[in-house]
This record gives sequence, structure tokens and C-alpha cells, in this order.
Amino acid sequence: MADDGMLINFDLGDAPLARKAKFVGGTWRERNKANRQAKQASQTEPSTAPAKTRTPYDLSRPAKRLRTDDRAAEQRQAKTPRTAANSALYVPSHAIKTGLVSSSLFTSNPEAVTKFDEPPPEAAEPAKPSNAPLSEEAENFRSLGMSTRVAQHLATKLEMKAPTAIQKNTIPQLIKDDSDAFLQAETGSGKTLAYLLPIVHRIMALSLNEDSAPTGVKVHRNSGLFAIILAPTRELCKQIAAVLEKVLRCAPWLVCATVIGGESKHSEKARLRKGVNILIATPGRLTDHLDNTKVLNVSTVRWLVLDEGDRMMEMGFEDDIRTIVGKIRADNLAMKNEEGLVLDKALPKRRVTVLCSATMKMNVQKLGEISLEDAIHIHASKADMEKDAEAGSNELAFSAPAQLKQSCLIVPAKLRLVTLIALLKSTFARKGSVMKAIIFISCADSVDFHYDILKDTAPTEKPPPGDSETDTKPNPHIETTVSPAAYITSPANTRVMLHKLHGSLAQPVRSATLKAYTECKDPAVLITTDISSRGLDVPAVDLVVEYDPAFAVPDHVHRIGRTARAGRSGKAVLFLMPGPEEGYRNLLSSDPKFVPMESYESVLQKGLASAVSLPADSKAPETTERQTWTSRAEALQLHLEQRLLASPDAAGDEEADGKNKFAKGNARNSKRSPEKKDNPLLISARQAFRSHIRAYATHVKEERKYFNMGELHLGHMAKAYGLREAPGGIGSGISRRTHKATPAASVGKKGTGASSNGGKAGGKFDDDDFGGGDDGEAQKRMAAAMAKMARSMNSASEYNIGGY
Ligand SMILES: Nc1ncnc2c1ncn2[C@@H]1O[C@H](COP(=O)(O)OP(=O)(O)OP(=O)(O)O)[C@@H](O)[C@H]1O
Repeated sequence: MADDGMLINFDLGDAPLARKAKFVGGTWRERNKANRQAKQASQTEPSTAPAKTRTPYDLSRPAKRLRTDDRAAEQRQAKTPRTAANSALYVPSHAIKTGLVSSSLFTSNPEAVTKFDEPPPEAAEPAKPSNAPLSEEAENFRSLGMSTRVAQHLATKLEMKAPTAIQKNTIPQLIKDDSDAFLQAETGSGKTLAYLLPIVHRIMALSLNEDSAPTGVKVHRNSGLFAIILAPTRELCKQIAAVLEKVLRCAPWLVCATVIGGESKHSEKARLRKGVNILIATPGRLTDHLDNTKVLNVSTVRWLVLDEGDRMMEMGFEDDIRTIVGKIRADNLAMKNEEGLVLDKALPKRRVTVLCSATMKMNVQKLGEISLEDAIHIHASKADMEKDAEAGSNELAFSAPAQLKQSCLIVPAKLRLVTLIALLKSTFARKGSVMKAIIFISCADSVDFHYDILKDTAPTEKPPPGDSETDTKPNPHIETTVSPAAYITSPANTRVMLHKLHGSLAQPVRSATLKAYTECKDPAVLITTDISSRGLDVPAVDLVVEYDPAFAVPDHVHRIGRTARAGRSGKAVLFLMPGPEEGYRNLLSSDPKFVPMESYESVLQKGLASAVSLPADSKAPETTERQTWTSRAEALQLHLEQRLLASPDAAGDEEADGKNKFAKGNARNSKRSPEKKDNPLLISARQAFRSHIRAYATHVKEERKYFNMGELHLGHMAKAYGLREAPGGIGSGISRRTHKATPAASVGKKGTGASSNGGKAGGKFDDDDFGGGDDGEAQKRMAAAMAKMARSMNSASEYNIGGY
């Protein structure tokens, strides 16, 4: 037993606990006598043992004190009403009976080896935004070659008067030239409009000339499909479609549509039959339609855009993209041979492929080989171009927006959960300072657990927003994904709304939750997986917390890029643990000062400076104003652990009745009698812990020296899930080796969403769990196998399994 962190997992029984003193030296008789005397002394006068004989791992004092104090506290609680003053720590009687003793939060934690950086001086000039629109005087959309009609529409209806740097460099190029292009620019720099505007402009030019006078050619929805935009996720497709619809309001005769997984194929077919000019699709679903929907004619397609191309490759869409490119190429040729393109005066003479991403990886080059011919590489600035050239083709070349303030927080495993709560509490302490935050977590099970533990248990007086502003009826799709938060509220922000989003949720739930988060008028937190890391554009996001580090650096860049968009400010905090993980900071930036290191103590001190508001049905008293931040952190941790230990009836929602997926999974896998119900929160925590550990093993090969399974303290990590059980119990089957997942195992765990792999550490991984997992052929084969399975399942999510 290495330290007291592990002791949380033992049932200590009722016998007094004392560490046996070991006597060395002297004769056997003398040692025996000394042992006998020590035994007698410990039986009669346990408290008189000299303090110096206690080791840091001495169990006797805390165990005994806790239990006697708690018994007394229990009796007091029975007699007197509990108030904030009379007890800070409430321990339920069953916890006392089972003898569960929590290890101290602040002992035996590994020290950070890196020295903490001084906070940046207050007077420091804030960095100039690098992804903001340019000045109106210098540039406007008209001067880039856009028609007056579109430029005016952008300025008056969309409040976009000047282009961003990437738009300035891309729009004239794609209007005048028919070359393929690769757009690479920071997150939030307006890449979507950079490729959409030239397409819209050129399609509009078929029917309207420069002065918006009719050309005599009538274009309508049945004139042909001119552009296909592929994106990796349904959410991103919907978002691109929403931007395009706004732009097309100035050309209502043009129609766009989406074909994405999770939607009714029947209604998608009906829409395609009616006619569509610009189609936004996920690759899997488009391939499906190309195979099965005769009415989908791609012979007139002049643009193919691959948005977030690197992500699509990671997700195993390579074959789909090859099929799509091949089909368009073949149909274009057939069309040309037959009658030639009638409408091709304003349209490109050849099919133009545009590749678009904030991050460039080797797999993008592969994608380029499949789809691009002599592509022009378009950057936002000359500096970016030079940086990219310097980095060379084998290097990762990307950076975060200059105005984005990054920091990393070195938090020992045991303290992770309380530190997260403290960070969020101080984030929402002032009204209006932060409106929206996103917390990235490695896997869906862990998202579920953190949502469950952080949400308030009180029935909401005001229902979460429905589908429209006037809709006062609660939206059933968000019943289990949107809730007011406990713990992180403050007197200034008494209502902070909590949202959860991951790929294992049904599509209507995903869409409704994202909408609720985007439109939420209260301060809002989104707890999510990497499903939200790409492309998601919610301008009001002020803070991104990477509670679990990304599986690969490019994913980190996309995650933090959800804030500081289009010139706005933003902050990103990365949680790392003391030890090898500290080295990861150097990977994020060649200048470590760029990502300053903060101490968790300061976060706890700030966040727990005032009392924490506990969930409405909590039996524990509020933490008191008189407590110090350390005792408040301990009380909070104890309270969280006790919530997991409460009887299912006390936890008491429908989950306890077996409706909860975790409860079901537990009943299936548990060796105990199925009647014995566990608290659903405890089941959720165990499941989340297992999945977290498995996810930890899937960091990309180059980064595993920082995220080393061998260095992970399972007992300490369990505490971050409020668990007191032995890692041997909750983590059984977890291998400390980082090994490549096999397709079969992966598919199994994906498919079931619970531990279905023969009692091994199961758990629901999220969409992206394999995105950054393992390298090489095995990874690719796995992704391809899963993509194939998704297609054969037909209903399978485009995003739900590594491929989609
Ligand atoms: N010219 C402009 N003026 C003002 N705002 C703009 C302009 N162009 C784009 N935006 C806004 O900038 C935000 C980011 O745009 P967009 O989502 O296209 O960025 P992106 O570069 O694709 O980011 P990511 O790489 O994260 O997907 C959006 O809210 C968009 O409305």
C-alpha cells in the first residue's frame, strides 16, 4: 500500500486500527516484551501514543477520530436540527457502519516539478486579435469582387462589413480562378464564409450580372446541384447550412439542404427530388445516397468542399471521400461527353476542390492526393505562410488566436473534481463576466457523471427553453441534458444552466441540447466530448476548460478555438497532473510562458473563498463562512463522496428504478444479487472512472510519454470521481499498458454503450474516442471497419462510431 490515497478503498471494520510498531535489535525476548507492552498500551490508551511514532500513513488517529466524531455527530444530528454552525461534515450512518474512511484531500499528493509562473503583469498590453475582421476602411466585400447585392446583404443583414484576413485572401482567388485550394487559418477566422461566398457569388452570377441585372438565364432549385460541402459531424453540417441559409436570403431562388446521419433518409430523398443547388453532407450519408438515391445527380457539381478535412481522415472517411470524388469525376466527364455544361459560363470550367482546416497534418496531404490537383495553399497572413514553410511538411503547423489567454493548471488527481468546481464557481462569481463555458472531457461516460454530479436536484421552477422563444412547454429532448447547476452558482448568478453533449445521445437530443446552450440567456456550461471540438461556433463562449487533455495536439487547438472567435477575447484552462503530464506544456508551445502554469491552490482559494451552495435535496449543511478554503474543499469532497454512498432511495429518481442505462449495465455485469440496488450516481461514477482510464490509454503515440498509464495513480484518480472503492474493484480489467484497441473490442464497447466486453473494464467511449487513439494501420483498419459497420447498420450515427 503506497499511501493513504489507497486506504479509501478498504473496509476497515470495527476493530480499532493501529499500525503495528516493529521493533528491531536486542534479543528475541526483549523484542517480544516490547511488542507485548506496545499492544497493551494501544488497547488501553490509544490516544496517549506519542505523536512521533505515527507515520504519515498512520491510520489509527483519523479512522478512530472520524468514527467516534461521526457517531457523536449522528447522535447530535438526531437531537438537534442541523445548522451550518453545528456540523460542517455530515456522514451518513451507513458510511459509519461500513467503516469507509476517506483519505485526506491534501496529503500524499505528488508535487509539481515545474516552477509556477508569475502571473503576467497587469499592465501588459493585451494581444491584438489575430482572427478579427479587418478594418472597414481597408477592405470590404465589394472590393474583393463580390456583387453589390451580396456585399450589401452581408453589411445590412449579417452585420459583416469587412472581411477577415482569410476571406480577403480566399474570395478573389476562388471567384477568378478555378484552381483547387487548401485554406488554412486559425480557428474562428471565418473560413466558412471564405469558401461559401465565392460559391454563392458565382452561382448567382449565372442569373444576375455585376449590377444585379438579369442575364436572361433562369436558375432555380432544379437547375442542378452545383456544390457539395462535406463536414465530419452532423452539428457542423447543420451549422454550415444555417450560415448558408442566411447568405442565400439575398438569392431566394437558390436552395441548400443537408444530408446527415440520424435524420430520416426518406425526407432527405424527398428534398433531393425537389431539387437542391448546394448540398451539405456528412461523407457516410452522402455515400449512402449516392449508392441508393437515383435522383441524386452529381454530374453538375462544380465545387467539392472538404471542411475539417483532417478530421474526416482521422474518422476513417477516406474510402467514402474516394467514392464521392470518383463518382463526381465520372459523372462530370459523362455529362461533358454527352452535351457539355450549358451553365458553365460563370461556373468553374473544372470541378474545384477546396480543403479547409485550422490544423494541417500528414493525413491532410493524403486527402490532397485523393482530391486536389495543383492546389493553391491559402493562409490568413504572410507570417502564417512563413511559419508553415519553416515548419516543413512533416511538422504540425498551427497556432491559437493571439488574443486567446491560455493557462494550465497542475492539479493532483485527488483534487481534480473540487478544483473544477472551484474554478467554475469563481468563473461565475460576477454577473455578466462570463456567459458561456465549455468543459471538454475524454469520454461520454465521464460527461454523464460530471453532468449528474454537478446538476441541481431541485425541480426547476422555470422549464429549460423549448424550441422557440415563445415555447413555454419543456422540451422533452433536453429533459436529461439541460439542468440548473448546483455548487457553481453564486449570489450574483443564482442560476447557471448545465448542458451535456456527446455522441451517444440521440440526434434530436444532440440538436436540441446544442440549441438550448447556444440560445441560453442565463450563464451556461456545456460538458462535452470532442464532438464539440470542431467547427462549433457559439460566439459567446468565454472560457474553455480542458478537464481531460485532448488526445492529440491538433484536437487541443480546435477545442480551445471554441472561444476567442472572430476577434473576441477568450480564456482556455488545461488541467494537467503533476509528473510527466507537466512536460505536455512544452509540446503546446515552444515558448512555455505562452501557456503559463497556475497553482491549483490559488484556484481553490479563490473559488472556495465563499460558501458553496449544495444541491437542493442535499442532507449536508452548506459549507460555512467560517471555514478555511482547505476545510471547505475537504467538506465539499466528503459531501460529493457521500452523495455516491447515499442509498438509491435517497438518491431517489427514476434512475434508481432501473431506467438508467448505467443501472441496467450494472445489473447485467454485477455478481451481486440484482435486487441489491446501488445509487445510480455511484454506478455512473464507476462507469465513468473505467472509461476515463481506458480513454487515458488512447493518447497518440508521440504524446504517451506525457500521458503514461504506468504513472497514473488509480486510487487518487478514483477520488476525482467521488469513489472510495478499491481500484482493483472498480478498475478491474484495466491494463496499465497502453495497447492498441482491437476493432472487435472497440465495436463491442461502442455498440453497447456499456461494459459488454466480458466483465472487463467496459464503458461507453464517445464518437471521437478513436480519433486520436492509436496510430498506423490498426487504427485505420479499426476506423474503416467501424465506418463500414455504421453504413451497414444504416441507422448508425454518422458521428457515433469512429467512422460514421
Ligand atoms: N467578415 C466577418 N465579420 C464579422 N464576423 C465574421 C466574419 N466572418 C466570419 N465571422 C464570424 O466569425 C465566427 C467564426 O467563423 P467560422 O465559424 O467560419 O470560423 P472558422 O475559421 O471556420 O473556425 P473553425 O476553424 O473553428 O471552424 C462566426 O461567428 C462568424 O459569424
